[in-house]
Formats: sequence, structure tokens, C-alpha cells
Amino acid sequence: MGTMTGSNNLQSLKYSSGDKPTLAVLDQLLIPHEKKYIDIPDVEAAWGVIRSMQIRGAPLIAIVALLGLAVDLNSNAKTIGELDAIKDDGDALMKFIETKLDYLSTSRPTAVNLFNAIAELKGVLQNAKAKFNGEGTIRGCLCKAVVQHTEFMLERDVQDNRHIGKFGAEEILKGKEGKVTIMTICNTGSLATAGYGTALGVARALQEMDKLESIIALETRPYNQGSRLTAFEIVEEKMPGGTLICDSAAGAMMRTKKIDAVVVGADRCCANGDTANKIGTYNVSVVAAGHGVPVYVASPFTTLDVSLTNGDGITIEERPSNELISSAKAPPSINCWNPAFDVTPAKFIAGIITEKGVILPEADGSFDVPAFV
Ligand SMILES: CSC[C@H]1O[C@H](OP(=O)(O)O)[C@H](O)[C@@H]1O
Repeated sequence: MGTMTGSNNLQSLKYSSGDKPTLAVLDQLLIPHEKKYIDIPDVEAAWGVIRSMQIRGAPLIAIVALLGLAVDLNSNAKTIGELDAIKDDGDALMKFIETKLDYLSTSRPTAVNLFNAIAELKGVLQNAKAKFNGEGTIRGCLCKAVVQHTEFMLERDVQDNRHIGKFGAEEILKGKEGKVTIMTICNTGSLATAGYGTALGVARALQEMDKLESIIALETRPYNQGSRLTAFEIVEEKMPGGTLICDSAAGAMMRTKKIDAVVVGADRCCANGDTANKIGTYNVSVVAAGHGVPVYVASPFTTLDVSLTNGDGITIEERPSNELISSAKAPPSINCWNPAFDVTPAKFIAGIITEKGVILPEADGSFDVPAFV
């Protein structure tokens, strides 16, 4: 197999398949000024680019973690030496791989995609080990299973995003004539996924249908994913009516201009529909409720977490003070509280757009969210 990347011009990663796979990821901290790819030779490098937010976005975090493992096991000389030393002991090999997966799970805590992906891959490996028929080596069987499953995940993400785009566009256009204006927060496009995007994918689908009047991007302080990344995607993809506003202008814009819907991404949707997403999503949702503007969450099944009954159980990542201080140009000694995410209660959400359709709320405003299986 040749090089596999995302579906748009903007490639969040470059992955080359084959016996010796390779991976490079776009350093998103340099966007919009520079497009530079970082080589990922092992799980430590994958962990590093996730933690530093050189790559980010709930689906992309999971994909880079697992592709990093695929490269580590099959192409990294040090890891190959360690595997050689294990010989062909199935239990020891499983433990070796699972230890690497558990390490990757410590990179960032909030987006459930990484944890769902790790659990899914562990299941695939257990299955492959149980079905191993003695042809070749168990090591070859497990390393191949990692590559095959991860490549499947990469392709599934783009397909799911296209379906989310279609279902979301149809939902927003219901009962409407003419074109629509969408407001969004953070970055949920090609740069946050394997390609196409989730919430920004909905805007992209509307654009493809010639139904997008305008896309409004919130700057998304303090990390500015909206102004650095979404604005960049809007410009690169020539999305109509692309407009950047500061976070605190959302209410003023809803009060003075026609906003048809707010569409946001997600890092974790709980059983009742409570959703963790980028810090500031809750504010926008409350303001939108005050103006009768529906808020949709675009979320693949990989972002669903029905093990949590509601949002109170979500671990919210707190980023270091210096990230807020440097972004806000604040005095270095000021005390900071810098949560990366907030939880929007289900009552503020009009629908959860998935690749299988739009989940609408029950009469009491809560959702009956299905499980990721
Ligand atoms: C396609 S969902 C992207 C999701 O990731 C963001 O967070 P971060 O940039 O910190 O990884 C954000 O919450 C988005 O909605």
C-alpha cells in the first residue's frame, strides 16, 4: 500500500504503509505560518506530539497514537530488538504491546476517542491471538493486526466524517429555504481528524451543496484553535463568508445577525448527552439558548462514552499556566486556572450528529446515547 493521508488538501498526517510503515504529522503549533511535518518513529514521539498539542483534536489524537504504535512495532530498530528478545511468547508480546498502549493513554485525559481506540485495539489483538493458527509467528500475527486495524481506523474516520457532514447538513436545512450561517468553536476540520472534519465537516457538506452562506469561527482562547487552525482551513478551502470573531463577540453576533445553528465538535458525549468540548463551548451554548439558536454536537461514535451517566464524571484536562499567560500576555507570576474543556449540559444541545444519523433529545431534554462498540 502507498501513502495514506486525509481527504482534503490539508493533511494532518502523512502515513506510508507496507512492511516498514512510516508516519509524519503536521506541526499544528506552526500553522498558519509554516507547514512542517514531524517524523514519528515510536510511541514516545507520538505521546510527545499529543501532549504538546503539536497535533490535537479528539479523533486525530487516537489515530496518531495508534499509527505511532504501528510504526514503533514494525519499523523502529530499538523496539524490533526488544521484540526479538521476547522470542515468540504470545502472552509476553501482548503485555509488551499493551504496556505501550497504556503509556499512550496517559498523553491527554479528556477526549474519549483515545481510550475507545485503545480498548478496541486490545480486543482486536486478543482475538487475533486466540485465532492464531500456527502459520508464521505470533509476533508477526500481532504486529500485522496492529497495522491492519489502525489503517482501518484511519479510513473509517474519513468515511464517518463524510456521513456526519451529510446528516448534519440535512438536519440544519430542515424547514429552511436558502443558505444558512453556521457558528463554530475550536478546530474540528481536516486538522483535527484524518480528513474532512466533524463540525467543520458539516459546514463543508453545506458548502458542497451550495447551501453555506457563511461560517463564523470563534477564535477559541487561550489556544486559539479557531483563529490559527479553523480560520486557516476556511481560507485554504475557500469556504464562503468565512469570518473570524473573538469569543466574547458570539452573543453580539447572535443578537444582531442571523445565525442558523452553532455546530461544535466533542471530546466526550455521556449517556445523557452531556458533552465535553473545547473551553468556551458552554458559554456559547448558554448564549445560543438565549437567542433561540440551536446547538448541534458533531460526534462520531468513537467520541461516545456511555460508561458515564452524565458530565460530572468527565476528567477535564487543565493545561499549564504558561500557555494561558503567554497567550493572554499576562504577568508571568499571576495565578491561573486553565481548563482545556468544559461540559455543556444536554439541555442546551439540539442534537448529536453521528455517522449513523442525528440523535435527538427526549422530552426532558436528555439523550439516550448509544454505546461505541
Ligand atoms: C473533531 S473534535 C476536535 C475537538 O478537539 C478539541 O480539543 P483540542 O484542540 O484541545 O484537542 C476540541 O475540544 C474539539 O472539539
